[in-house]
Amino acid sequence: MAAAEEGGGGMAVIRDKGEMRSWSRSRRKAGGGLALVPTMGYLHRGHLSLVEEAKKRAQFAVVSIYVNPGQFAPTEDLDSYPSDLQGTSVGWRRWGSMPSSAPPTFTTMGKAAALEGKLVSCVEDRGGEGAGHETWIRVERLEKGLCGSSRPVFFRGVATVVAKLFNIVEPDVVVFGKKDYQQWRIIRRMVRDLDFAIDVVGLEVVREIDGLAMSSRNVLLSPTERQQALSISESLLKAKVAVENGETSCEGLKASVTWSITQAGGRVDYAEIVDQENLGVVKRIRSPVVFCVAAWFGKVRLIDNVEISL
Ligand SMILES: Nc1ncnc2c1ncn2[C@@H]1O[C@H](COP(=O)(O)OP(=O)(O)OP(=O)(O)O)[C@@H](O)[C@H]1O
Ligand SMILES: CC(C)(CO)[C@@H](O)C(=O)[O-]
Ligand code: BAL
Repeated sequence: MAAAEEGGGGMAVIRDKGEMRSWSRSRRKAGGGLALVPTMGYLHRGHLSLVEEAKKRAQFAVVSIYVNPGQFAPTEDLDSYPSDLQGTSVGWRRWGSMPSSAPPTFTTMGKAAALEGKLVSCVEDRGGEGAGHETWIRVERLEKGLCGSSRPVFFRGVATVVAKLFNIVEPDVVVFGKKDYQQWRIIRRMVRDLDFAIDVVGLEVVREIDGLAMSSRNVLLSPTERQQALSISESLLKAKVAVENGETSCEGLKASVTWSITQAGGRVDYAEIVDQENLGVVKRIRSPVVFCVAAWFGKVRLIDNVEISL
């Protein structure tokens, strides 16, 4: 495994966790903060917004790329998850404008290596209690409901690998997207409960021009599914407008979003309106909420949400 190498466009690619830690420590010693953007690769403009924010908030920025088997149950899409790990600079090149200023990318191991069972002290047992890893972090209340209901090992896998990244990279700031709203709240809570001295920043959902939330999984949609998937953002936007016009009952709002997505050809996993802070289910909107949706289009499960603050 290479310790550190020069990737495309002059960015440093660090593959070894000891090397990563030394890199971070030497930069921090030199002064200036360090920001981390955790990702699973296959980079798109949503990720780019996080990187740009990271660069504003700290002198040094690190992007981690790791498709974490520990957050996928055996029935989930680890095998088909789009992967960039053969060439980490692909995403940077896709943006065209960035290469010279791209931050170091920390990639501990490829998905392929994980599947071959090569252990690099990551969360490599696909959610089971395998020999490779037996310590897990649970954020017990927030991990319930929404994505936690249909992805049984998802959030313990996320919390655990993110805590490991915190220990390896030792950032001052970490930047997440609010597209994964529950994930962002869970990480904020973990940081508070475990006293990590890290600021957790959440950024707005970046969308395609027609409104579809950017997602690495979008590339797996057929052209028809891609069109059908627009029903998520369109129906969420309508719900937001309805609330702004005085609607407060969640039942009708949820029924309407579910109907629109189903009519378009999707299958709703959940359409839920929850409190922005504690993610508790809300029946009548009286304070800031977030309307969260997960829906299937063919074999692809997408998530999206809108925050609605009265
Ligand atoms: N459209 C987006 N807008 C803002 N942030 C995003 C967007 N898509 C992903 N992110 C954020 O990027 C970070 C890394 O996410 P990840 O690499 O899993 O990409 P992803 O597009 O969310 O993948 P997928 O949706 O297929 O799971 C997360 O903090 C996630 O919330
Ligand atoms: C936070 C994360 C990198 C943990 O594997 C992943 O869940 C993601 O990309 O959102
Ligand atoms: N961004 C979420 C990663 C996952 O779906 O596993």
